[in-house]
Amino acid sequence: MKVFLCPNRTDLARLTATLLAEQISRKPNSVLGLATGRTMEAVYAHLVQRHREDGLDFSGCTTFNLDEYVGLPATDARSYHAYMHTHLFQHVGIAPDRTHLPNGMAADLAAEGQRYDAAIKAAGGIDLQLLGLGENGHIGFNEPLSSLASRTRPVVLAPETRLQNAGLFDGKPESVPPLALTMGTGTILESRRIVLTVAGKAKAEMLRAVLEGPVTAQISASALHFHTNCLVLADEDAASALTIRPALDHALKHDPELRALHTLLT
Ligand SMILES: N[C@@H]1[C@@H](O)[C@H](O)[C@@H](COP(=O)(O)O)O[C@@H]1O
Repeated sequence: MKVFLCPNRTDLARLTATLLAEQISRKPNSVLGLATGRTMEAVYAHLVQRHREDGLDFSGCTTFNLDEYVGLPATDARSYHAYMHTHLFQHVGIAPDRTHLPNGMAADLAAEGQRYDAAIKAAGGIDLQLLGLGENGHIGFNEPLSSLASRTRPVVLAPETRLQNAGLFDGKPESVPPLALTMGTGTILESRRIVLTVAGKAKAEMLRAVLEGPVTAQISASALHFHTNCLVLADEDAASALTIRPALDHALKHDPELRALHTLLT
């Protein structure tokens, strides 16, 4: 795992978008794993800008999102289908049949999870998976105690997740659906490359636990230590509780990959 710190949230979003844009330019038929949440809104805004201004071409890409609420149809503005349409898909000319999210309206949710994993496999696997971090350490909606080998499946959302996401509903945690479908931690770990993007003070203690604590099923993101090509990008607020800061600064001086990221920022 490599860690790169950005001075602020704006640079963090810009750098995350640059890494996705580079992936698409290098391999126009990339399979991208996409995430939702407030952190990603600015990332998608940068990608839309690059599509408009630099002709970044999404038409050959295939996308798979991490998760979706159970019981919200794609037409519901609070669904992740709607989020992706609003923030990215409608702006970048990607054919709807190339974009995939789990179907939270499926009659058989377990079967929908298996179908989703099979579809990822049939597409050749995910080249680059974008991840955000939940305040309880989840990736996707892999809540505490999710198996680190889990597959795409229905899950019960933790109370703190419903609280964290209440703002995207009517402010009340009980308005957030109790169930979701999520790519499993095991599914996520099969991606060829992973970028975890973390912003804000509210994530600082959890980022410290992820980077400096043990690998544990209580914190799904800690499983990323098992991945051989995982980059963690964080802003200064999210990095404010790290005690390994001197080691990170040392790595930044000497690691060619991290130095290259630094030049992308300037
Ligand atoms: N299911 C998503 C996660 O995939 C995402 O990482 C998290 C972070 O959200 P935010 O960026 O709003 O903090 O939000 C939701 O819970």
